[in-house]
Amino acid sequence: MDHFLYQADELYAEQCQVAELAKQHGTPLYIYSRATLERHWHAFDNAVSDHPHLICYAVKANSNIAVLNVLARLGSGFDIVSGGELSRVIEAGGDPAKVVFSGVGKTVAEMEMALNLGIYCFNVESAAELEQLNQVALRLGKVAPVSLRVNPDVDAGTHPYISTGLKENKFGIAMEEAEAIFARAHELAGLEVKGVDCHIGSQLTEIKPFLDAMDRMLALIDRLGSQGIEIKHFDVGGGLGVTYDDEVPPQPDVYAAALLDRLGGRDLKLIFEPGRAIAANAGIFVTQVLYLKENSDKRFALVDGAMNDLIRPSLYSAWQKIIPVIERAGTTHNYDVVGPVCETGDFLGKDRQLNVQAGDYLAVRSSGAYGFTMASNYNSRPRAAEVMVDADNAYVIREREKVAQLWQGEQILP
Ligand SMILES: Cc1ncc(COP(=O)(O)O)c(C=O)c1O
Ligand SMILES: N[C@@H](CCCC[NH3+])C(=O)O
Repeated sequence: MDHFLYQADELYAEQCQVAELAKQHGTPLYIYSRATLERHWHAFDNAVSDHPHLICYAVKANSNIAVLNVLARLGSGFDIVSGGELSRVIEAGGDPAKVVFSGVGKTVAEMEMALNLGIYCFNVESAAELEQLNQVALRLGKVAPVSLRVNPDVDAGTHPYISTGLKENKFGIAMEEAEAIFARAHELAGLEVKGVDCHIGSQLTEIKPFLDAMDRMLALIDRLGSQGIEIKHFDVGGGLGVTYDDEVPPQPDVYAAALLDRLGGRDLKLIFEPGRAIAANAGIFVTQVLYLKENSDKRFALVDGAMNDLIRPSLYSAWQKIIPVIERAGTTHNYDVVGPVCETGDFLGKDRQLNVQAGDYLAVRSSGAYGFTMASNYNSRPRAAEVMVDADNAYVIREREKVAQLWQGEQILP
């Protein structure tokens, strides 16, 4: 089972089934594997089994209700960043008492909702938010459980757009200010200080930045302890990377063992917020070749999936493997795989060696995280359908959007 977390998901091995599903449900199409989701969640949970912990799956990675429900049934907690995500967790049968609420811009309405539902903890990201939360809690006659997200100022070594733990990033409270803000939280009647939180970025493929951050956070926890502020949990955030190409990120057991080792004998519950590591390689995005096109120095495979469906390649120059669902024998050519959207940046992959013809299906791998959740209706394109494969069955877990739904709620002036 070496490196199982990052290898091809079950779906990928069953290519014929993928073609059948694409025929049946149309393309573009997201397909997820329940078995892979479950295995990945257990990989985290087992990695820390003996130590008090909570796995709070980061909903932003893939918030389909069926996906959340699969994880809720395993006993997962959830990391949310909006009232919308909280509603999804509840709708999916998730336990609000296992929810942590991250994010730099929580609104009063979102605070009220989370307090009324009794979430596990608010990960507070600024002094101003702390004061606001205190006010809201007092008004509702509640005490808000809080942890402060502290920015440890470490370089996660990942893409600048998904790096969050540097001083210049908008996230968290500066380490220099942390003690004073903890002291303030400690004295506010509407708050109860529970924990310390950090999250330094996403798609980390080395363990060192996690450990550097941990050392700084543990030193802070020790200082707070000596000031009489007892910290009960340490939320280490998410960010563990996956294999898109040839990266070999640490496995959850190696990652967890390293963190537990650093923890020493401290009596701290650990909270993990993995998103990508659970969902990315549990899903693929299937698209059909509409046309082949050639100009003097480029070949294009024009496909029916586009940046509005899967934006990672356009937004971060992210590389995701693209494979024909059914291989053809013969010569391959160098293609840019591009969608119908009117943007030069609309591509799923560049310079891919493929042997394809119009009508062929292509699978973009590792698309289970930050795929559908980042989709939009740009160019008035309806969003793709989502299907979950569960043993021998495949369930449509979200219907393809209909064109007529695209203007629902919009009105012409009288
Ligand atoms: C606060 C927080 N927690 C968890 C995650 C999940 O990250 P990942 O999908 O990299 O595990 C993110 C996203 O980067 C985040 O901002
Ligand atoms: N959306 C990003 C990850 C963002 C992580 C959220 N803090 C990606 O696709 O890689």
